[in-house]
Amino acid sequence: AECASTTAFPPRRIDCARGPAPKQDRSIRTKALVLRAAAELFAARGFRHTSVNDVADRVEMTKGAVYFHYPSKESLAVAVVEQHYARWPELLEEIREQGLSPLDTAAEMLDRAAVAFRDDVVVQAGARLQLERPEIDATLPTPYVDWTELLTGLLTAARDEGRLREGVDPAAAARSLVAGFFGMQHISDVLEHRADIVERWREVGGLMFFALRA
Ligand SMILES: CCC[C@@H]1OCC(CO)=C1C(=O)O
Repeated sequence: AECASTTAFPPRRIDCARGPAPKQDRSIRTKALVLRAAAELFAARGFRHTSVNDVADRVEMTKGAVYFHYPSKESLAVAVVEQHYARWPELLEEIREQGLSPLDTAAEMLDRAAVAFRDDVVVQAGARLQLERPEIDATLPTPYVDWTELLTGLLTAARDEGRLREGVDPAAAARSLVAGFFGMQHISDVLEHRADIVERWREVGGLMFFALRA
């Protein structure tokens, strides 16, 4: 079947069966490589001490080639932070397949997030860029609100099925979990480059969920 290409302009007719034309495929792969290199540099050195030249050197491309995909260092930062947040709905989908209770889903989400903060450079870079927001002249996603909303929904469902401790307000509990996790991952990062984050979360999250369970 014929179909319009999704990213070329003007739209080129391509055969869907063959999938995106190799050129488009290459462009998507290159864009992903550039973003990963930027995440590695932002995570290691931060926004201020990373240049587009550094990113270009890391992927052995010219600065112009990088600018073709990302017009500025700020647009790289926005893309990295957006990809940081894109991880969580993906994770939730994965966990939902386990059919856990809402409260256990919340606990599993945060346990897996701790692992992601330890192992995933895009997650690490997004967290660092959010701390450096005042230095970045771009509109970054508002931090913390997505997690707060996600956990409020799960804790409300837990309350409705009688699994949340009597008297606990789901929204307040969600804000407390976000504060607890954020502080915990920051302390782990500063003291141990997050090497001990899973153990630290087991401590902090363990106490919080002990307090939350009916
Ligand atoms: C789950 C706690 C919140 C989470 O921790 C680091 C960070 C980066 O800003 C977060 C966020 O913005 O959601």
